[in-house]
Amino acid sequence: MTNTNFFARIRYPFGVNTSSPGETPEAAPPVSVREIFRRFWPYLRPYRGWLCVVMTLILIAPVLDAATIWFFKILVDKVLVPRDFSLFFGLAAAYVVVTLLSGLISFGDRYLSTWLAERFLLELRTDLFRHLHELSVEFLERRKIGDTLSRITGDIAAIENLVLSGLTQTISYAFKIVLFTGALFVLSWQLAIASLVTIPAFWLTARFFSHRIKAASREKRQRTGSISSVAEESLSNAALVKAYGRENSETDRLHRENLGSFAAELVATRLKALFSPMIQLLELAGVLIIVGLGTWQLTQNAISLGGLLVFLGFLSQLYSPVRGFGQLSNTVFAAAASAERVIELLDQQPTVHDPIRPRRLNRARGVVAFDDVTFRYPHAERDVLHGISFTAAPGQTIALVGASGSGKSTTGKLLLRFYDPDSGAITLDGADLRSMQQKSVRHNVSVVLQDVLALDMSIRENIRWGKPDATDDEVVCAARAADAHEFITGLPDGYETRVGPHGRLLSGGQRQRIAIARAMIRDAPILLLDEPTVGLDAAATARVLAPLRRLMAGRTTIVVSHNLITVRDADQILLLDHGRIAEAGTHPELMGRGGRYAELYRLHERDHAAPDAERETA
Ligand SMILES: Nc1ncnc2c1ncn2[C@@H]1O[C@H](COP(=O)(O)OP(=O)(O)OP(=O)(O)O)[C@@H](O)[C@H]1O
Repeated sequence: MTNTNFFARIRYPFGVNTSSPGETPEAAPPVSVREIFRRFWPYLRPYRGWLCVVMTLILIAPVLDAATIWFFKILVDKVLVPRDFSLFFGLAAAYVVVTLLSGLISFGDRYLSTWLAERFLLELRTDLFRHLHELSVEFLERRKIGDTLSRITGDIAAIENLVLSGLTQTISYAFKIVLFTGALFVLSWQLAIASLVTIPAFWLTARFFSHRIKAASREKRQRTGSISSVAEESLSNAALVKAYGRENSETDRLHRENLGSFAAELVATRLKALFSPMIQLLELAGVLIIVGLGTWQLTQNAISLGGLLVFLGFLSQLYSPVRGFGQLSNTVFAAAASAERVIELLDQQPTVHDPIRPRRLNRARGVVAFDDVTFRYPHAERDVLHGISFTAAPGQTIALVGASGSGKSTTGKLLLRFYDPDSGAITLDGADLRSMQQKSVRHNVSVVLQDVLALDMSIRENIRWGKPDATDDEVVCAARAADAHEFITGLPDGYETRVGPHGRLLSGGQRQRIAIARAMIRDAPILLLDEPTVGLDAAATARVLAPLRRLMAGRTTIVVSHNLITVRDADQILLLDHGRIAEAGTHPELMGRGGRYAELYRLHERDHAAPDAERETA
């Protein structure tokens, strides 16, 4: 039980065990910081000019800080100690001017830095999203969607920390170290050398912690992806979870993943929390050494009181960037863990490519042919289609029937060129799909799938999705042809009604008619129907069949169906069996042959007598 683990961890919050419960998504391959810069610098290149401005502001700021501290020396040595007012007003004016300038510079720096960071995030995220859509459907379907989402959101933000904030901070820290070390040497070279004694200790401490923090950060990022995966999967299947009473086990699953993140976060926090006081201790040691030596120098008149105070001021300014460098390496490593995960996605290549000079097709006539097509899914062990051949003339309907898993939907996916066949060819109007631009192939095909896809937008927008430049009249026309106009106008907001996520605010039949309207408006010469009536009851099936017929009229249609009765008018029926065409012909031919099809049809006729009767009247 997960709680045992949980309490074990709560009881031993300072334990060193980093192994965590739950299953982490696979770790991305490690990438060097140099590689990360090589990969992500191009997103900043267009803003080089602005980046230079930010750098300049970042360099001016410490100079102003140094000036303010120097004014303090003058204040102590020339005003306070001699009790002389003559320089006071000039100094006060200088303080005000420098403070105003600092404020302006800090404003400009913060605003510009944020603008650059946000532009970087915007462009990288959009690019990654575009890239994901270019990848094969299969790649996305195989991945945990929640993990992919966390890469698009959190991981990309962490890269910005490295590539932009990390870069500007490194330059700022390096400049401050040079500037303040120089100032220390100007004030007293002996004290300066003494104060640098603690620097190697700083460096070693930072190194010790940074590797460990990197490992903990990587684990945490993976765990975050894993939490999103479980939450997304579980909540998107809420109906299934409820129906099977699995709420508790699903909550346990999320809890387990969260424990993993909990443990990883504790390890990272423990390391960071130890790092800070250690550094503070080193800082204190440095200051005490200087106060001791400085007091001795005061007695020798080797330094003025103002000089010593300002020396301590510069020293505190020096420790801050050195300390920053130590923490920066932690930020760098934490961000590297995220960059690895994003680069892994960016490096994925689509399995289906356009050729170098693709053929573009405006409107196909609609001759679809499969010629001896054999296909195996990537990573699968067996072929799912063997030697499939058929030809559909323009306007003809080809029905694919057969047992579940026989390869019907796969045939449709090949027609949409989601995959390429391993041997044989699929042609459209005589041209091999592989020689054509993928977009123009898909532009010629309308699809209505069993799992009706609806986006969480208005009905009007859902229909228009098929043809983005369609007018309102065209939308209404398509809805009428799909027998959807009546129910749409009956809804309180009519065409503006939002359909909810996955169209769940509509019934299955209504969703299907919206999908038909969307295919109507697209008006492609080829139509792919994958189980368009599955899950609908007899009455809903009957209501959908009439608009479907209108949609099919004049288009080459490939229809996949388990329901043999709905496809008996097809010009050719192909009965698939384990990826092979077992029987082919028209309904009367196949019935006359008395084979498997005839047997299956009779079984269906008995089971579907009622819907069939309704279909006749539809
Ligand atoms: N992405 C995939 N990766 C690997 N194998 C797959 C993939 N999709 C489907 N398959 C396998 O390919 C075979 C054919 O699947 P397909 O979906 O084409 O069958 P189908 O005839 O449409 O089945 P159904 O009628 O149940 O929808 C099945 O054995 C299935 O397990």
